[in-house]
Amino acid sequence: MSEPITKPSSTRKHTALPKARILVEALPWLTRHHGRTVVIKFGGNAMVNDELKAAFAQDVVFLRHAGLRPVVVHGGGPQISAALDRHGIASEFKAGLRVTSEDAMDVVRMVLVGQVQRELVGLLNQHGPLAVGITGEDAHTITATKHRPEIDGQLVDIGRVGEITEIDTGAIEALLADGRIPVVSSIARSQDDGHVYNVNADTAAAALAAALGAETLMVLTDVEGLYEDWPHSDEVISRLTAAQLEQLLPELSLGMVPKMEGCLHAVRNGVSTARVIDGRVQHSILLEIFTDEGIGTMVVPDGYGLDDGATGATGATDASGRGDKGDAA
Ligand SMILES: Nc1ncnc2c1ncn2[C@@H]1O[C@H](COP(=O)(O)OP(=O)(O)O)[C@@H](O)[C@H]1O
Ligand SMILES: CC(=O)N[C@@H](CCC(=O)OP(=O)(O)O)C(=O)O
Repeated sequence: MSEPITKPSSTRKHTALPKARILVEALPWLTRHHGRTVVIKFGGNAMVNDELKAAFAQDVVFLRHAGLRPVVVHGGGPQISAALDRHGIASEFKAGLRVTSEDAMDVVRMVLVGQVQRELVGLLNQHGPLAVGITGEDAHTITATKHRPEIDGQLVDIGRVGEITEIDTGAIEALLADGRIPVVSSIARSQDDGHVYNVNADTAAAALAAALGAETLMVLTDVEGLYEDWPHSDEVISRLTAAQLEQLLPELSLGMVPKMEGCLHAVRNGVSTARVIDGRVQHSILLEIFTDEGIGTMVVPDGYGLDDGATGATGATDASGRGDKGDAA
């Protein structure tokens, strides 16, 4: 007996229309950004549960299939802390960076490369043979030297923490040219002493975004964006220039310091926009790009025509309606 022919009901046609509109509205943005590189930093604090991680992978693969060149740089701070705890190794942060002993360095590398990176590569590759994991050690991608931050006027030794001295984009460019999605762990090697170093993942993502000439740096974290008066208020700054951010930097604390320093570095070195968005929101990457108001904080270069304060709305408009220099090009 043959199957009856199913006709689309008028209700189904009706409910499908908004979806079609969303896709059509995204078309100009996708056309303008075709072939552009987007560096996406996935913070350890944003890797809250399996659904969120799976949605993150879907968003990244969506961008890749839409013709962009996503590069993922991942964190793993809480995961490292938990592993250090299990190994009975104490850990503390100074100037927003983990004081990393030699023993702790082994754990940092094991967790970032062997655990977090592998998991993300696995999730992305559920959608096809796309993701390839590398660390900053591979093909001299990230070279570092020992970092000694200045705290209260003194240079402080915080162990195996690296300060980036050089980025070689060769391996990442080759992967992108091959249609792959590089997934980068923020471990670096020093050419001077041969040691491996722990590099903050925000710093690594920003340096890679600048070196790759990326269009956008997107930083996914566990807050809605940069709060104006944290922790007293949860008023998110929706947009600010590099100069405005520079003024705010001394007031920032904890994990926001490397994040916002990274955003500043990126937009001062050729990246059109740097965004801090809430990774706890499912599909935050697509929402940031495609919704009218965007969902986080966007940093734009100086001289971008912002004459109306940190949350103003002049300049070219992107798919998120908040202006994006890349779209003006
Ligand atoms: N001005 C601010 N706005 C938002 N968050 C802030 C601010 N200052 C400090 N923070 C802290 O920074 C944290 C994000 O950094 P971090 O914990 O390193 O996240 P990730 O693992 O995503 O890199 C927030 O959870 C918050 O506690
Ligand atoms: C030097 C330094 O602090 N390195 C970080 C590297 C991981 C990281 O940055 O992870 P998140 O992005 O999740 O914070 C650390 O050891 O925690």
